[in-house]
Amino acid sequence: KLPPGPPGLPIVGNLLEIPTKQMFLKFDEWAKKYGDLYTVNVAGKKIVVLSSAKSSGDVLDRKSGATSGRPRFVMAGEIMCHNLLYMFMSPGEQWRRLRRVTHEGFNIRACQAYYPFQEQEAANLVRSIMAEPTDLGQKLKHATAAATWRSLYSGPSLTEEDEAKVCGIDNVGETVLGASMPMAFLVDVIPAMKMLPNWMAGWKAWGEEWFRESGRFFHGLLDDGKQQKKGVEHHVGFIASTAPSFKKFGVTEQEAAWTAGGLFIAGVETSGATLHYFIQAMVLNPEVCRAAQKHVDSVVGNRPPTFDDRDQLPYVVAVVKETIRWRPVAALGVPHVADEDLEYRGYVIPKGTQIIGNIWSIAHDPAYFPYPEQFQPSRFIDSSGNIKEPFPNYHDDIVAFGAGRRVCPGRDFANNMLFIDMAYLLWAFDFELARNEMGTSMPDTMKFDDHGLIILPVEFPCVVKPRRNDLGELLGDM
Ligand code: HEM
Repeated sequence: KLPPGPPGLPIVGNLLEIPTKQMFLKFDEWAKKYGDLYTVNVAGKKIVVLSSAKSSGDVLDRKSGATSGRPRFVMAGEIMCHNLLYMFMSPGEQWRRLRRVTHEGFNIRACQAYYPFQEQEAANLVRSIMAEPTDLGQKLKHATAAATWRSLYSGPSLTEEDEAKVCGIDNVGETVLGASMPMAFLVDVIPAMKMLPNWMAGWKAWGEEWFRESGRFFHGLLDDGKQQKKGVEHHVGFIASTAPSFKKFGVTEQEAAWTAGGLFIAGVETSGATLHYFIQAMVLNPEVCRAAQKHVDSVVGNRPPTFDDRDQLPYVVAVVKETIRWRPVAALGVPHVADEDLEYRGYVIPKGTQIIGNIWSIAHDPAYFPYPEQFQPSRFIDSSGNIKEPFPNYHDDIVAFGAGRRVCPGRDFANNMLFIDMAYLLWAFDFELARNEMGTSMPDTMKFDDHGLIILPVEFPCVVKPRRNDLGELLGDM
């Protein structure tokens, strides 16, 4: 009674057809062939794939009470994090408490407290590119890391010691997200291997040591966050401002330390990679870049942009939306699991079945986004110049942040950061294709650096030139 899908082979099903890298492209190909609701069989394990705003909205949003489970992440979630990262948790009482406490610190109103951190780090990003316009991917990631760090732990600014911690936490993130990749560790294929004693399973001893070290690190950060009550002006970060809620929701020290660390891990690479795709889009679409720059100049002139300008900058908001539609970095989201048997369109999705919201295919659905590979921010603007909703009947417009009860809790924070960083970059720089002796060198936009849950652009050559002579002065002491 499951929806039909690619036929596959006996026993292994579709296993051998699924590439370990850029899996989303195979899922997109199948969506074109089998439609917006199909089942994949991975060696007997069934995965239902939802590839339209309608099917994802129906199943993950409207039936979210029954579709918010997570599969087991044995290595990443259980061994390395002792079930303390709620991204990997089943939706029980603990997950609800930790989501609630996150909501206190990251809801749309609370996120305003982080504007000064995000504005200052956007200015620092411009400074760092001005000083050396190379290695953009790393600089963009550093900018999102610094703004997220300060918003979580309320640092007035990053000291050298903090910089070392930012890198440390970033490495922690890369390691655990890497371990969550399907088939990164055999124990995720054969969970019984978890019972092996450490002396027989070096990977398990390593995972447990990683847990102890990361725990110490996260606890240290929590203590710093509690002490630094003041950030920029009177603004404080998540830890300091949410501390009373930790008590209210019965969140332990250990849970608080891992929740803050988990927010950092989930937020930095996603946002940094999105900014990198934005630059790729600007390089490849100079007319869009010029239109956006004209728009920014007409509103802010020679001073740097601020969040107060956002209402007058709908085209920049549309550029943010188009970037995360064009290149949704979590192309297949994070898998959900049916917590009970579900009926949908005459099929039955049994309890325990994995469900994937195929974000890439939804964001590239030509029914909603004609010529989906083209980068056209104007598709998010209505005839009166206001922002418009692409799926008014089915789904939240920002599919890139997932769906239902598991929808990304950092989406408002991320949208703010993307807006201010893009506004600053448009205000400050021109972006051009790099030239070599053969002419200009075009980046291959369908090549990705696959980090498991996240796809990054492959570094591409590009020339960045300041648009204003006195840029450093204009930034002042921001
Ligand atoms: C462009 C930036 C971002 C993108 C595209 C993104 C995307 C996503 C997606 C697709 C999911 C899975 C949702 C689902 O299961 O349906 C997710 C979950 C999550 N995101 Fe984000 N995210 C971004 C930034 C952030 C930021 C800045 C934070 C924190 C400050 C954050 C924290 C989280 C957490 C904690 C989860 C797990 C939620 C749960 O399992 O209950 N994300 N994100």
